[in-house]
Amino acid sequence: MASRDLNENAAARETILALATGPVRSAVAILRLSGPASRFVLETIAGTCPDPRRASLRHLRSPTTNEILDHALVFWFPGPGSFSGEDMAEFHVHGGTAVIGAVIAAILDIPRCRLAEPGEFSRRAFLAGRLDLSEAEGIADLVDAETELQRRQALRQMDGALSTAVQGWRDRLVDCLAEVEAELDFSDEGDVPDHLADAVRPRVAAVRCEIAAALADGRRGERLRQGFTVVIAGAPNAGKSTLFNRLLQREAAIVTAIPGTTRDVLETSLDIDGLPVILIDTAGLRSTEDVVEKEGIRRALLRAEGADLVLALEAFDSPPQPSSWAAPTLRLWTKSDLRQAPDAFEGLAVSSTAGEGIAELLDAIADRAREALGNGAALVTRERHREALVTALAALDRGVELDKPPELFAEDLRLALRGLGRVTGHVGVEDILDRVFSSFCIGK
Ligand SMILES: Nc1nc2c(ncn2[C@@H]2O[C@H](COP(=O)(O)OP(=O)(O)OP(=O)(O)O)[C@@H](O)[C@H]2O)c(=O)[nH]1
Ligand SMILES: [K+]
Ligand SMILES: [Mg+2]
Repeated sequence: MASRDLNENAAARETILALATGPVRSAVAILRLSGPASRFVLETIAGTCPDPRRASLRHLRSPTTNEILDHALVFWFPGPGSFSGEDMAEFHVHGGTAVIGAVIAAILDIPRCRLAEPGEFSRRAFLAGRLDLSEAEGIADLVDAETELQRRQALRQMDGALSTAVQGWRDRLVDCLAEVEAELDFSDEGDVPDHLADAVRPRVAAVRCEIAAALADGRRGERLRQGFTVVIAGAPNAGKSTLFNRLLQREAAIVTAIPGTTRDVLETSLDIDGLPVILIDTAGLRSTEDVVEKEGIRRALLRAEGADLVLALEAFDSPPQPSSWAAPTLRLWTKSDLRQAPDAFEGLAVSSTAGEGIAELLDAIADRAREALGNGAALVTRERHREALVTALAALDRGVELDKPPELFAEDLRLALRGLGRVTGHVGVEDILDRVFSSFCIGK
């Protein structure tokens, strides 16, 4: 892929530095550099520049005081074969805060070195043509992945699953466009052979069908990135917080025998069979004059409305609740150790204290989450992709209309190509780069 000539050359001349590992005390921390001064930084801090891509053990020194700062493994990754396409360096230092601070300060003392913005290494890799936009997003998702299925989906995207599909559609539409344009060039106005559009139209329709199929995925890719939200709702003392704690296997929420204990919305993520589930405990629902509790109830209802699944809890000792929710609902009869569910009860009986029904509940949540999130094989994983593909699809829909004059047909094909190009960042990227890369973590 050719490098992209955007107005980012000035920024590219600076050398950027970031702590690539987490900002916590650890055995080893990795400092990452990209830019033209990388080699000079290595020579200044580590004495000499090591062989390309080989680990070398060096004493790192402060260039101002010559004091030894750490013993570290250093790497030299010359461009253009590096991750970012620029010269790069890495320092694998001991992961103490003071060590990291001292080495960063020493590097920042060197002219034209500065701390990196979030996603700036990937942004430079994109601008150098080392990866396309959807592949870069795959990297960000891989770093953010918390469950097995999120990892699988991110890896597929980083490896170019979406890019390859989009590139295939682009190539076929470019061929179609070339044929239409060639005919237009060689014919007088009004004298374009009808057979041309007839020959090309079915091929365009086939691409159109494949894009429509990729979009008709129940938004599984986007939802897998975001997680499946499960809201625990019900009357005060129905046992919501006790169930929340039981599912999380820790005492995350306060439980007491006093109705109205929970006021805030408590939210934690849970990994069920590789599926990312966001479990939410809420305030018990009842009419009250207490302003704090009222606000808690308002938030509870709001979260339940937007949930992927509501667990509607009922207990023998709690007042009955509205039986219909806007979101899909699973009714739970709680405290089954104290009193069995009535025969007419349609739902699952659970006891958070005795453990009855908990495994079945987890299975039921997993089934619904799997249905909603898929298995990590969706192509479209972001609203950004969807918008671009919908634009392309709309243009193709117009294009394949019968009796369309070839000039207009060609224009629709061009619009569709633009839409596809936005997915991979081949066209019209200036306005989306900040939006895409600012959500990345520092050091990527
Ligand atoms: N025996 C038994 N007691 C339970 C069970 N679940 C909850 N309880 C008890 O019921 C009472 C209320 O439990 P909570 O979990 O605080 O109920 P809640 O729905 O979160 O209540 P609020 O936050 O006030 O709305 C506590 O005394 C719990 O110990 C259960 O499965 N079995
Ligand atoms: K309670
Ligand atoms: Mg509670």
